[in-house]
Amino acid sequence: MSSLTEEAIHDFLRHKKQKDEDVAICECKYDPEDPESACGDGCLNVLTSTECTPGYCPCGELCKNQKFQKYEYAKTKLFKTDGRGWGLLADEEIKAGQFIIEYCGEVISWKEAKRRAQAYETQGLKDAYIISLNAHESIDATRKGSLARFINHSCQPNCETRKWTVQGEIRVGIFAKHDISIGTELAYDYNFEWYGGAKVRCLCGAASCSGFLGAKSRGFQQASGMRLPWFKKAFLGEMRQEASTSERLRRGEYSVEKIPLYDSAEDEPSTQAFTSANFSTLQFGVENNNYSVIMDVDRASGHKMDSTPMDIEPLDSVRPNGDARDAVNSDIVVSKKKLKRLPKGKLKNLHQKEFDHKDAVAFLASKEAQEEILTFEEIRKDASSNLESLYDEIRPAIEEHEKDTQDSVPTSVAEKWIEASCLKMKTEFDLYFSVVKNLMLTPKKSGNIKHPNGEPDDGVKLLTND
Ligand SMILES: C[S@@+](CC[C@H](N)C(=O)[O-])C[C@H]1O[C@@H](n2cnc3c(N)ncnc32)[C@H](O)[C@@H]1O
Repeated sequence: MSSLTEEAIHDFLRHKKQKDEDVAICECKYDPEDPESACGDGCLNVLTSTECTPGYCPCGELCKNQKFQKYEYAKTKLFKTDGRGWGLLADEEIKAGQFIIEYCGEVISWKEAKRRAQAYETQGLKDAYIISLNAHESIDATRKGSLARFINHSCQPNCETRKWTVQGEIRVGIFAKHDISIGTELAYDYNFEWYGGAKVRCLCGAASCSGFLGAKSRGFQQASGMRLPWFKKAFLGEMRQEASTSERLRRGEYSVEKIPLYDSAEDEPSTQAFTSANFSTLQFGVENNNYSVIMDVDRASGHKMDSTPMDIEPLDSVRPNGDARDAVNSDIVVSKKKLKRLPKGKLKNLHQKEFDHKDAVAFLASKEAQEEILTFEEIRKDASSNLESLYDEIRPAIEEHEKDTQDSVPTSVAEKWIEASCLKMKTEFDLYFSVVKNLMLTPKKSGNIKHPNGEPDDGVKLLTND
């Protein structure tokens, strides 16, 4: 029996090619009297956040639902903010709901994202460009990316991220939450999306500012070990009257003294990838906001920069062919953390050590017992990955409500989560029960326990006492 390894899942996600029968074809029919008829708001694909596939859409060239694929970005411009490094602003009037730009970057596994985030921090890169893509993958725009990487966070944003399916792949776009006038800075809420750790004080200036960047993201929670969504706590036996973020802020739990911080205001342009003030950053993107060259020219002198720590490569143009999805061949390990209650009610994150059942079963009991354990192990893995996918699916619902209470999440979502969590726990129980049962049934080598025949069968292994 072959087990589905995490590498295999990652490989599958990387190389997933859309089959003909999987292409979503809408029922739009172009009517010259009504331009909206060619895949406007009523298009079945638009309604399900799926782009039409060229060559399949009944509206052909007139299809309006290929914005990611045709780079139909809004006009934007880079500018230097006060204290938050570079930012991106609207260079034209933008309508509510309008697609502004795709968040491009290298698609990497969650585990690799975690590794890179730590590495970048060690290297002294103060701006973080990793956002979450799905339960298993993240997008890293540190070295390769589009202008979207320069969009700053705001707790009261005028933009939001939305996930669209484009030729079978999930892609992240920045969309206007409401009308945005020319010259206004673009910003979205990094919560849920961002992997920048727990160290950046938010300078967005909004009245409702949560204090830190990405305070609700998994990255933040893992780095700080502070908060888990109610549904996770519920199933870890942690459900209790939890203080809200603002209460915690008031109590000083996010206080500067307790968390090592830096301000993006302290950014040294020379340590920034692509963000040096002297870079000709405004020269590109005039037409479609795509990078066309690696920017390494000093704008003032026109000379090549001497010390460019990293070159940012253009990405928009390569992504559809798959190059941009050059995921690092790491395992997909969606963080497996266990909460441990510490004195004074604090929570501590502990890495849950993966028990290698393959090794364990090798010296356990009979072949049947080994197979039984491996079967349960596979079922458990499926349930676990199902739960992680569900987390990704329901995240927008939670984000929408932006609260951390059970009431804020629709019942249907809560029920789904409960069902998947129970299923996962059941599969864990079955697995561990099987391990214990088979352990107990395996005769011991030393002591008085003897095999019924006096000598062990070939198929039966003996446990040692050492
Ligand atoms: C995706 S980058 C945005 C572009 C960045 N300003 C630059 O110059 O490249 C995210 C980084 O910008 C800074 N940043 C974004 N929003 C911020 C905010 N509201 N307050 C403080 N720093 C912010 C942080 O350093 C963060 O790691």
